[in-house]
Amino acid sequence: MTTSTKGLEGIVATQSSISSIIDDQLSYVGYRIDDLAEHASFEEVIYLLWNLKLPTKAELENVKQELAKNMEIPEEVIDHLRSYDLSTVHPMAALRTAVSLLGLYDDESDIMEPEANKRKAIRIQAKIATIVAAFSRIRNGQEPVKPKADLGYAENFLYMLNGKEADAIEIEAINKALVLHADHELNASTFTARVCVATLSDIYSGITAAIGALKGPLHGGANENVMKMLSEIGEEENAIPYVEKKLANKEKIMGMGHRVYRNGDPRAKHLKEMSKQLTTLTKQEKWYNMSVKIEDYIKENKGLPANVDFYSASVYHSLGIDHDLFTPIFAVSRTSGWLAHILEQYDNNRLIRPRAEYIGPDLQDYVELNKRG
Ligand SMILES: CC(=O)SCCNC(=O)CCNC(=O)[C@H](O)C(C)(C)COP(=O)(O)OP(=O)(O)OC[C@H]1O[C@@H](n2cnc3c(N)ncnc32)[C@H](O)[C@@H]1OP(=O)(O)O
Ligand SMILES: O=C([O-])CC(=O)C(=O)O
Repeated sequence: MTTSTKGLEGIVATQSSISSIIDDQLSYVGYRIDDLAEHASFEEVIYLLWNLKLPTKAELENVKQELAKNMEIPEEVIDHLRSYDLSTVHPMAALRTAVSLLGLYDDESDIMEPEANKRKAIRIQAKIATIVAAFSRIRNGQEPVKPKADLGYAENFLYMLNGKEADAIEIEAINKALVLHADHELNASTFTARVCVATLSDIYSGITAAIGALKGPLHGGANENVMKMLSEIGEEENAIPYVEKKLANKEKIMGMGHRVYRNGDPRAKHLKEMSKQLTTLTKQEKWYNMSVKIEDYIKENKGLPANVDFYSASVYHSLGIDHDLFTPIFAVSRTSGWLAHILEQYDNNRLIRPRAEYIGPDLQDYVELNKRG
């Protein structure tokens, strides 16, 4: 057998028509991320990823209505969220459990026909934002807010989170963040989802597994840790000494580096621009200024670029969002990509089962218990 590649670096593990990263350029179904970030609504991107074409006006209206109509979550899921010890439960753990629980209240959860899978995809995408918002409100001692059928996805999420309709700039920021995080080829959580459903397990299992993979700090969990780092740094003048110390201790700087991008993550510049705008507007420029200092220093000294998680931290912070909700918001967006990949996997399935290069002891004779030293 050939030797293994640590972390499967550079291994092409599947074919996909959903998104691509070629020469540091990201596109969804061939549409450049820069164009989508500037012009598309999240619902348009959901449609694009699931249907491999941009929607017509009527198709977009339909997907918007379907999502809005399916946003409410079962009372049992809300009751379950109320039952957690909210002082210790991380919202990503709550989300993982709640999505799994949601599957128990979906009559079609184990029906594997393509049309049933598409209906479930809509329901999961619609409800995941509601779960995150409900968790946050319950944790803050507030009642969950029901979605409004006439609001768009980003708007509804903010409405359910804050209990009031959001400003245009907040909606624009969240919509853009959702568009930018929606899909990313065969990242770790998407691969996890595909491996799971390639056993012909159900969609809820695939999304639950993917949430677990996204939670880790080397993946989606990095955005929360970026804000933790910025908060520890506190003031701009502390940024470089802080980073130097981390590097001297061989610690990683969260939000920096990427397995695929070597010259920069094309999503980061959009979030950087948004961070500048929002931190200026909310008079919290120090978070942006500090981030720029760190980005420049790491680029110059380690040759590593900022990834999507780096500036999303100061964007969400300036929108007043709790830091541990940053990764759940990433999950809300990436659910659209996970679902697209799950549907694509079902469409042309083969069990995913690579090999391991064995590096343990040679064959040896079994030693009876009473003869072991
Ligand atoms: C949405 C996303 O998932 S984007 C990624 C989010 N994750 C992060 O931001 C966490 C911080 N970044 C990292 O840990 C890494 O850059 C990853 C996991 C994203 C990519 O990692 P890989 O391609 O596997 O690189 P790997 O971890 O092997 O690092 C290679 C070298 O670069 C260094 N390095 C990589 N990232 C960083 C970093 N953020 N800070 C400091 N050093 C780093 C490593 O220490 C290692 O150095 P060494 O060769 O001297 O030991
Ligand atoms: O592709 C990756 O490895 C990580 C990433 O940027 C993402 O999932 O958005």
